[in-house]
Amino acid sequence: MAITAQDLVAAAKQQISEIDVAAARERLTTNLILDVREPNEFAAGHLPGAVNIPRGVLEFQIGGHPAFQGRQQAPTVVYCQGGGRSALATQVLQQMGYSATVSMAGGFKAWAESGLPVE
Ligand SMILES: O=S(=O)([O-])[S-]
Repeated sequence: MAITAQDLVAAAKQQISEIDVAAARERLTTNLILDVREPNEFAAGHLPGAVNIPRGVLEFQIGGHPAFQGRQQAPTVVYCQGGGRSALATQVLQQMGYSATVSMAGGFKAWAESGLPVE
């Protein structure tokens, strides 16, 4: 039987760490903040200081991105719109050696709904 996107996300969440928006806010100035949404979503509003690398090109671009060069061990908060894409992205990043990477549960939607700052 084929598995669904929800199955993939649930499996990824078994293998990664998730933090809530309050914990993400505490990390805002000390961690790398990675937005894996599409450029149009990023342009419409994002976490302060976030870097945008869409999930579709993440594996190919992260190594060459200035924010991540030589910083594979840097604590990084990954987010998307609702927490699904970021869970999958975090799983892949961990496989690629970005070991201090966590996913923000609820994504940008939860962040904005909490009244936290947006750029
Ligand atoms: O961004 S998402 O969680 O809707 S895939």
